[in-house]
Amino acid sequence: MNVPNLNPVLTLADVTRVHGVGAAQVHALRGITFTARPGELVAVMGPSGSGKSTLLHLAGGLDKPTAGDVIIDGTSVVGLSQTQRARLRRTTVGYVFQDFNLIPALTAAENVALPQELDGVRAGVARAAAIAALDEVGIADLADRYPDDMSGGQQQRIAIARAIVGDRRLILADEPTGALDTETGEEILQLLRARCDAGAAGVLVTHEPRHAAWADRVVFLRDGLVVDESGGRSMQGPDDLLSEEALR
Ligand SMILES: Nc1ncnc2c1ncn2[C@@H]1O[C@H](COP(=O)(O)OP(=O)(O)OP(=O)(O)O)[C@@H](O)[C@H]1O
Repeated sequence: MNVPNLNPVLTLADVTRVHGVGAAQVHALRGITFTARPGELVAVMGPSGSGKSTLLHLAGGLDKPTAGDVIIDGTSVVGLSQTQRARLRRTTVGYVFQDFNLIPALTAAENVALPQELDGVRAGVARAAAIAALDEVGIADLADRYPDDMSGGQQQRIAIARAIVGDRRLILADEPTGALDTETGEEILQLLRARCDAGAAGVLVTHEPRHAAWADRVVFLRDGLVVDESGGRSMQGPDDLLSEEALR
């Protein structure tokens, strides 16, 4: 996709994140700069321990940088209180995790409506938005079913509906296809892609080059640094970085 030069929904500006203190310090990110613009899906790849999850946590406002700035939808997270960050997350950021993270005691629609209701949206309005989101991912007919009575692919569709409900502009996905078979995994990536094509910015952490091929760009991390960037859908990264072995 040809992504127009719009203001980024997400910017990490020269971000460093150090975990731990003293001798136990780990430099998870060492001054990286990263953006995701509306309409753009950016894949993040790299070996275990390279800083991918740390990047995603910062991108979602779950964590703050040790140095540098993280700007989500025009707001710098550095100066925000925990409550303000939580609100920014609920209104702007949607997460999709490998293990779905659904609440088993709630139906599909209730799972999707929950973030809106936590934000004070009236139940009827939140349900209508939830049904619309479930419709977008193709399972509106399963709205009143419980996650345990659904397939893995259907459960991940609920998680995607929950991530996009209320028109959230930044979608963060951490190995969202890990628990799914190949075909179902591709369907999930197609949904993420469609949401980005509709104007959201997406960040996809993945070990699979064939999944990264859905992205507009691929950013390769190693030891907390961006070591390479390449086009996704016509991806031609360095062979050593793309080999399955190097990425695990
Ligand atoms: N809370 C923490 N406390 C201390 N060190 C941490 C913490 N979180 C991450 N790290 C360290 O920071 C580095 C980057 O970790 P991170 O989880 O971001 O990597 P990753 O690329 O997501 O790895 P994986 O693919 O295995 O999930 C690693 O060396 C890790 O051990």
